[in-house]
Amino acid sequence: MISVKEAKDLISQHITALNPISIDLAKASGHVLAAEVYAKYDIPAFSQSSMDGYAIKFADHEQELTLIGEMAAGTATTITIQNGQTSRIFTGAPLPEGADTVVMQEKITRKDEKITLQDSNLKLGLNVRDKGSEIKAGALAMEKGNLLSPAAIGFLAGIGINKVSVYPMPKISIIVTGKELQQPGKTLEFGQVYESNSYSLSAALKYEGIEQIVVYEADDDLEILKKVLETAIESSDVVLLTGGVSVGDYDFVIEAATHCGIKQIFHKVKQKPGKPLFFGTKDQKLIFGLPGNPSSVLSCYYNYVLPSVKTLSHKSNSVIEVQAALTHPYSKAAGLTHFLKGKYENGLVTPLSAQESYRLSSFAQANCLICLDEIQEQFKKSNILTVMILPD
Ligand SMILES: Nc1nc2c(c(=O)[nH]1)N[C@H]1C(S)=C(S)[C@@H](COP(=O)(O)OP(=O)(O)OC[C@H]3O[C@@H](n4cnc5c(N)ncnc54)[C@H](O)[C@@H]3O)O[C@H]1N2
Ligand code: MOO
Repeated sequence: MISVKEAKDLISQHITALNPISIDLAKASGHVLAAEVYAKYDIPAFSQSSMDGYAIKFADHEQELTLIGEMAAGTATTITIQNGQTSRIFTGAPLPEGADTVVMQEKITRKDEKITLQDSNLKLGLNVRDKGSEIKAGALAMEKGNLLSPAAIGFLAGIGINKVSVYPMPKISIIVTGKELQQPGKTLEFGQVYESNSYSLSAALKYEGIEQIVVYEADDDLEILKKVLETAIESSDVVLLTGGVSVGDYDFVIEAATHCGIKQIFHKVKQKPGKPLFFGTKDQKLIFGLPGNPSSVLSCYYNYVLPSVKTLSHKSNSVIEVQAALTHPYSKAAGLTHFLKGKYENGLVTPLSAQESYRLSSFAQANCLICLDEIQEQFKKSNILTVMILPD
């Protein structure tokens, strides 16, 4: 059996980011840019008023001006002002030819078509957004590797970009195995358990912005599992199996994986929960055999699957590790790294009750996983431990 660190290192040695694709900007939120974006145009594309008011020649500001027309936002035509003239102008409208300054409408007096200015702070260019002041045509608008946040998407749209090259989100198949599984909402017959693993995994993946998720159910039957696994590998970048990865007579994941040409990278990790974890690859595709217990599934997801999925999309891991002081003593046997469901607050961490891997009630309350060293047995109050903060 390998250690948690060895398992993580082996996984990262087998992952590279997916090939970039070109997508509509409107669908690019949450993706990482795979190529620099350059501005095609000067933005603003014309000198623009930032206020509702009057466009003037600054040199005329001390004299009475004659109103000769209007420039509204979106106007397709322009006008020209001569010395001693002004034009009505509105926020976002192009400056008329000849104007260089805008006076707010609150700072003038108007009598019919005659305008006098009362703005003691007026200066040349006031209330004008210069052409190209946001960005100049040909300038670098965004570096590659940038995460497309809502603001980044808005900025690119605002400079006229409608397609971007990004690292795609992986396509993911989830295969839940087990003939005991029943869908939530249906009546449980004797021996059945509600199927929850596809729910927790899909929810966690959707939370990361991954939308292409297909869920398959496979009975505890080798032939069925082989077929489902083959289909899943063909249509996805990552396959997550749950259950059937241990040593029972109906645990067929390892055999099905071999049949499908999956190269086993490791099986079994010195950890609790999630000891029978399997990881393999086929070409560039990643196959995780997650132990069936619901809590093992999620613990392995945050430790191994999530960082992998992030790397595929060229993103950094969203599970952050911090150091925290234990609020209660805790003991365990030596030999396995333990991941305890915990509550972290202000540098202190408390293990929750109900740590067994068949239970999710504590996970549902937890905001972190507490990492307990493989060898150490006794953990005293105030011991400083590594804590994985789970995404909100
Ligand atoms: N003799 C041994 N037995 C077991 C060992 C071992 O080392 N020697 N390891 C135990 C550990 S640890 C784990 S974890 C489990 C993992 O077993 P499998 O991956 O083969 O999982 P299953 O047996 O199929 O299921 C385990 C458990 O989880 C429930 N389950 C499965 N799928 C779902 C689902 N989609 N939703 C909800 N619950 C699910 C299933 O009913 C079982 O109760 O093996 C131990 N045994
Ligand atoms: O490792 Mo298992 O996941 O303890 O129940």
